[in-house]
Amino acid sequence: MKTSLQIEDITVTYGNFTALDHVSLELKQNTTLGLVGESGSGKSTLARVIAGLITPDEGRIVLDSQVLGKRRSREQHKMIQLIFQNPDSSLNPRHTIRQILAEPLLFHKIVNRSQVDKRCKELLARVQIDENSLVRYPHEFSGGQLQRIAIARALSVEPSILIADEPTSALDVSVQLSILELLNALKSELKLTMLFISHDMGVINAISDTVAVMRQGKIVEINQKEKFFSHPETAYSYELLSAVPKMDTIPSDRRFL
Ligand SMILES: Nc1ncnc2c1ncn2[C@@H]1O[C@H](COP(=O)(O)OP(=O)(O)OP(=O)(O)O)[C@@H](O)[C@H]1O
Repeated sequence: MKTSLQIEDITVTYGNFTALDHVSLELKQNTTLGLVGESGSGKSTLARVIAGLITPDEGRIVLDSQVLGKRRSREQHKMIQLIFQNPDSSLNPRHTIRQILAEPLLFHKIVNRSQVDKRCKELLARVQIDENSLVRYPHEFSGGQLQRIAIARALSVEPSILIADEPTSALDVSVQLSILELLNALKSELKLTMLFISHDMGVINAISDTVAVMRQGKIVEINQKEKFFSHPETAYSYELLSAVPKMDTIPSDRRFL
């Protein structure tokens, strides 16, 4: 199974501005890499490069031993799925949940038409959403439920790599926690490899095996999670961690640190 991803020397420029500057990272099979860094450091740009939505000026992405070229095959596209901060803007409001889940299933020929309903119900069960929801529309769900449906859609094509770009930032704290638990469970169950982007160090601590720190388009530290939180290697990482509120100011249901 293709589950390890190499990001090699990626550079992306927007006009004269260098958003990613020779970025190299490895996503190891069945692990979660947490990506942190201040706003504008290039995290979402990197997510988009990995997902094939932006072509880098330099560098390459290698999935297993296959270089992912400018034009990815359908198979290569489905291997890497992305979930975003605001599921309500990534799910078509005019489509029922059934239509939303059926589209990628049929496009990628995961199942045939006669099997679609069964598979849609299985996908909803996997993210703990009632199967009767198939006939409903996105506006009928809460933010946390919509994020679960977006996760179900991403999983529908059986990807090996899931990129989550601030997937919990728009959610209430208790809902954030339940989404993190779901993603952790899915990672184990489906042997997923994940890149998880967040500003929130508590969230990063809860979900990551390894942490990478970006600053001004460069990776400035890659470390095991425990080492990153106990002995960060750079002054910048230390600064990011120092900005986290002290334990006694954090509500008990939010104490990941
Ligand atoms: N299409 C674009 N055209 C020009 N500049 C862009 C474009 N997209 C992003 N940028 C710039 O590139 C830099 C990196 O943006 P990016 O969204 O990747 O950062 P980020 O670390 O994800 O930020 P945030 O945490 O705020 O989402 C920013 O300075 C941003 O303004």
